[in-house]
Amino acid sequence: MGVKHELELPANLEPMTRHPKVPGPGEPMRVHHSMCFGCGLDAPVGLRLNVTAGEDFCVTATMPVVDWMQGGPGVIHGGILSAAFDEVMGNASILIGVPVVTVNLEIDYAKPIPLGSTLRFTAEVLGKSGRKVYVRSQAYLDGFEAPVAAAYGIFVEINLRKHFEGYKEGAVKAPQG
Ligand SMILES: CCCCCCCC/C=C\CCCCCCCC(=O)SCCNC(=O)CCNC(=O)[C@H](O)C(C)(C)COP(=O)(O)OP(=O)(O)OC[C@H]1O[C@@H](n2cnc3c(N)ncnc32)[C@H](O)[C@@H]1OP(=O)(O)O
Repeated sequence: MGVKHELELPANLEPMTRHPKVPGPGEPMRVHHSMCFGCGLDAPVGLRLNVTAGEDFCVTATMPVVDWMQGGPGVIHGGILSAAFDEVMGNASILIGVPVVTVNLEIDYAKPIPLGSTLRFTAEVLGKSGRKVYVRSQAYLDGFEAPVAAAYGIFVEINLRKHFEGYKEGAVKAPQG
């Protein structure tokens, strides 16, 4: 079975506009948090994804599949791929100028993805309804025309300050024991 799902979108999607202050097509998206597992450069371990803004509500990213990402012998762990989709789709949401967190993720794993390969991601915001943002993403490998994996995500708009209030900044730095 290949990529199977279609996300059911609500009928009441609202018109969206691209936020005027987000990077232009071809420009890198900003790291939203330096310690983020998905994109942060100070995270002790992480994907360090470079996401690039595309046209309209689209982004792209590439990810080398390296040894520590291994799940089954010689192939990527499904959770790592899921984290990459989460990050790429979250970045797509930024294009409409909305701070979001993930509430729902669905992944189709269509092919095993070998260590040493490079995944290419595309993601696009499909629509917004109230606080909910609907996003789709696909992952490609050289040599395969169809996506090797795909994801749908529902993200929910948050008040950034309130949402993270009370959580420790960079818990890895908290006193041990
Ligand atoms: C890693 C952190 C990154 C942070 C980034 C900060 C901002 C930067 C900007 C952009 C970043 C882009 C890059 C990031 C990429 C990575 C993102 C992640 O991995 S985030 C971590 C995992 N996710 C959580 O930890 C959420 C945990 N959940 C919650 O805290 C709450 O559920 C919250 C605040 C999201 C919503 O709770 P309520 O009480 O405010 O609101 P209620 O009414 O429950 O939900 C709002 C709407 O969402 C629907 N909803 C809620 N859960 C749903 C679900 N599971 N499936 C479908 N819909 C759901 C509800 O039905 C409701 O819809 P109706 O407005 O009534 O139409």
